[in-house]
Amino acid sequence: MSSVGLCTSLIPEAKAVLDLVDKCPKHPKKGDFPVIVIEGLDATGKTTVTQSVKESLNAVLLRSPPACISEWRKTFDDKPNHIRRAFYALGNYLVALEIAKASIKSPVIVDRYWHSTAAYSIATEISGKKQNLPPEHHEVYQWPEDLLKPDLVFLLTVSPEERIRRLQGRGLEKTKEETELEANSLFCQKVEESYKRMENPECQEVDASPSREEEMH
Ligand SMILES: Nc1ncnc2c1ncn2[C@@H]1O[C@H](COP(=O)(O)OP(=O)(O)OP(=O)(O)O)[C@@H](O)[C@H]1O
Ligand SMILES: Nc1ccn([C@H]2C[C@H](O)[C@@H](COP(=O)(O)O)O2)c(=O)n1
Repeated sequence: MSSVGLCTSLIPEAKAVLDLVDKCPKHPKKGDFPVIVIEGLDATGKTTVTQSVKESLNAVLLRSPPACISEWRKTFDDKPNHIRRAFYALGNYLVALEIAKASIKSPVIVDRYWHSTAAYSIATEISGKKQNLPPEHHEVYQWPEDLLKPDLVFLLTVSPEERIRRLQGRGLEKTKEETELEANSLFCQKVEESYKRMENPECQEVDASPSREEEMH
């Protein structure tokens, strides 16, 4: 909260985000329906899986950061890391409110939530190899006490080779080499390892390599 709060004079959008957060009831409670979060690196299949689970469970699909602040995402993505991360962290508290409301009436599926903010922050802050990450059970892997907890968190994983295929299949303007570097980078390894160290709730790892056809059976 403080990073975004301190920069309201320099970033007008920060005031708009904080105004929204101020209006939020504190500590919203989950309803009786299950809340399932899908996490994972880019192109592991989160959008595909969340859409399909939404349809099969007749669930409400939410994402973090939520639509109410997505117009300011680009602004914060261009800011220094600590400000950018504060934006995503606040976004999770806004999604918590949406989860609380929706889970009274139906199952809820969430595309990214706190674990993404934490895992990407840790991987950004820790330089060098995966072994430099804080040890297991460190406080950085713990869920914030004041944030609504989901019932289940699934971590989608695919091999670096399959992720390259999926990144390329999306046809983004990247060379093969750039895509390969991205998929194999130390950064991705650190993000994924951080996800795996998250606790209370922990991430249940799901091998998301099977093709969509195979997944149907
Ligand atoms: N099981 C699968 N087999 C093959 N291709 C898949 C599978 N699931 C998804 N894809 C394809 O891989 C690409 C990435 O999938 P998707 O957009 O669902 O990933 P994502 O995790 O939501 O990515 P991002 O976080 O970047 O939004 C898409 O082109 C999608 O069609
Ligand atoms: N709750 C969230 C959601 C996203 N992020 C960050 C992590 C990545 O830098 C990026 C990925 O988003 P996507 O491309 O899947 O829309 O956004 C986060 O920190 N916390």
